[in-house]
Amino acid sequence: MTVEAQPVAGLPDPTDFGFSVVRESEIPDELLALVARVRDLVDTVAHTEADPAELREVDAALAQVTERLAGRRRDTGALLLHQPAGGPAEYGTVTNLVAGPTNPVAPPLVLAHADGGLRGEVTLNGIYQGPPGLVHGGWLAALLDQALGAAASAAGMPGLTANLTVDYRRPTPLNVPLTVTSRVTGTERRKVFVSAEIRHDGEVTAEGTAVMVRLAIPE
Ligand SMILES: CCCCCCCCCC(=O)SCCNC(=O)CCNC(=O)[C@H](O)C(C)(C)COP(=O)(O)OP(=O)(O)OC[C@H]1O[C@@H](n2cnc3c(N)ncnc32)[C@H](O)[C@@H]1OP(=O)(O)O
Repeated sequence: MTVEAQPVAGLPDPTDFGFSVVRESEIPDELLALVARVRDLVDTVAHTEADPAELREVDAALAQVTERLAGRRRDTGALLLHQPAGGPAEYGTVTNLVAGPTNPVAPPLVLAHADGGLRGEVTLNGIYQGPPGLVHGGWLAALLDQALGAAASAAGMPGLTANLTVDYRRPTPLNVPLTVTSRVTGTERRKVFVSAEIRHDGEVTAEGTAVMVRLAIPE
């Protein structure tokens, strides 16, 4: 396979296609604090053994809070613009399941340029559990998919995952820092070949490869 990663000179402006775009700096700290609070709440609710009367009260209180916030709702497809210094603009969805800053279910995974690809750290709590004490395999696939897609995007070649292959090498524990790495390994016409790993204590617990198919941009 030949590596001929040629960043696209100019990607189209998503607003021309009807998407709303949010800059990272436009997300208020207060919303990020609320997201962190709800993330804690999800973990707490998942594990609570509170008695039914207390649960009814909390449920009613949360119903009020939900109604209070529901009045002003962002478009589900809103894009987040990340503009790394010296690199191409990168777009992801604001509520991306793995990396969206406003999604309380997202761990979140924050990836930065490193060693010709991307690298980030993430810790997954009990809500990402599959087997006892271990991360759910579907979530590991989601982390890898995100890292793989982000690697293509960071190289100026955003696309959709056409094919994803995951190998689970070792059990991946909850509640410990995991390192996620990814990179482009080759291109062929619209196909971008990418690979990624998840490590705990330096040991690979899961690895994946994908074929990302670059967006077919209308002329
Ligand atoms: C910073 C932001 C980072 C954001 C990261 C996001 C990460 C998350 C990424 C995702 O999860 S994306 C969501 C899951 N994926 C999808 O929903 C994709 C669904 N599939 C499709 O929409 C289409 O099948 C697809 C766009 C992938 C391809 O359709 P096209 O009609 O545009 O392409 P076409 O079928 O002409 O194929 C183009 C090339 O890709 C190849 N290809 C297509 N499907 C393939 C496949 N499954 N496996 C391998 N190669 C494939 C195809 O053979 C061909 O190769 P050649 O150039 O060599 O002829």
